[in-house]
Amino acid sequence: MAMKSKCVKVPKGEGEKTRRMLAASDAIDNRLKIRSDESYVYIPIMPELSQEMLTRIGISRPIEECDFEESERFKKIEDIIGFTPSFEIIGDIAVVAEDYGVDVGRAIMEAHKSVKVVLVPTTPVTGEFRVRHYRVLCGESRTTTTYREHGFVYEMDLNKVYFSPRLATERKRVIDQVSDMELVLDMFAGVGPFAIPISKKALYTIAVDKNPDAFEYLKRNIALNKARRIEAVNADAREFRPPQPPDRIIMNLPHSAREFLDIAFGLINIGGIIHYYDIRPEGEIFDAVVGMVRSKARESGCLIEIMNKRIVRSYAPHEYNIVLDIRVTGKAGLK
Ligand SMILES: C[S@@+](CC[C@H](N)C(=O)[O-])C[C@H]1O[C@@H](n2cnc3c(N)ncnc32)[C@H](O)[C@@H]1O
Repeated sequence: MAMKSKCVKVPKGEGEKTRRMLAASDAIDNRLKIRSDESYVYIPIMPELSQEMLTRIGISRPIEECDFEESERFKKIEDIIGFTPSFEIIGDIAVVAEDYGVDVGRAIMEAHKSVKVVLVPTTPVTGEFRVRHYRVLCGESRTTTTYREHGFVYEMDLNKVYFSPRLATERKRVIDQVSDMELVLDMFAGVGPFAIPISKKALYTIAVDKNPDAFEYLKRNIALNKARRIEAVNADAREFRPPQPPDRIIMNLPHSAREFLDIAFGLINIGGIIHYYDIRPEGEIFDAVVGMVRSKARESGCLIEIMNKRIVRSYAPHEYNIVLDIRVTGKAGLK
């Protein structure tokens, strides 16, 4: 059956080189067959790939749309085991939502050829560093992987650091807002998926994380992505003080970011923006949290404007991960 897909169209002589560049960034939609005519090769690409991301990969062709045949090599998991298990893919690791058994792990690997390891969580995301532990269900015996997002690459050990690919759209939303004269502080940076792309746009970026393992991966990922004008800091965000008031602060520690709001309000420049994340119950999503933020702002002597409030994703049954974009419009005693 033919399917419409985004694609890159290149002259035949450039086909293999382009295919390799796209494959290195996991950007090819392998569910569809690459096709060609007399003059051109048409390579189907992943739906989320934007023109900007394509340019970052090094390909200066416009994204087009064409019909493609489905690849025979692509077998759906339902065809193998009769149901669709819940799992997410981080780099070449699939993480299943529950302990389905080895047959499910093998089916995931068969349907997703790039998956080399299937992990089952043995703990919830827990503790100050928001880390989760895993057991290998099948495949290679490791928890380290390399993940690509928005044209950047991140190494990580899932047993030692927090990471969620489900925040990719939210990260892009924030990254897109950054302009070139900003000092940005990421208070809870993890392995760098907000801070590293931001560093390519901002004047200077400071990425803080208290987890020594996250800090090591953060430094490694800064180097891997050749990021400049960025500094990794292994510190408690409550104690760290940037050299100047930041124009933007990212507070992506949803379970306890509220305990750091006084610090963020104290640090932020007038006119600056705070991206504040929280976990909220269904039926009471925004009112109480907006009230809490306003009262913390008042206590810190800040005048604020809540520019935007949105649900980022569902977090657990009847719970949502939300974000507020808060602009500080004035501070007591300052103009
Ligand atoms: C939910 S994760 C977010 C990571 C990253 N922003 C991302 O999108 O992947 C929160 C991070 O905050 C770090 N953290 C927790 N408490 C902290 C503190 N007091 N100061 C600095 N970092 C902290 C954790 O180690 C963890 O890496």
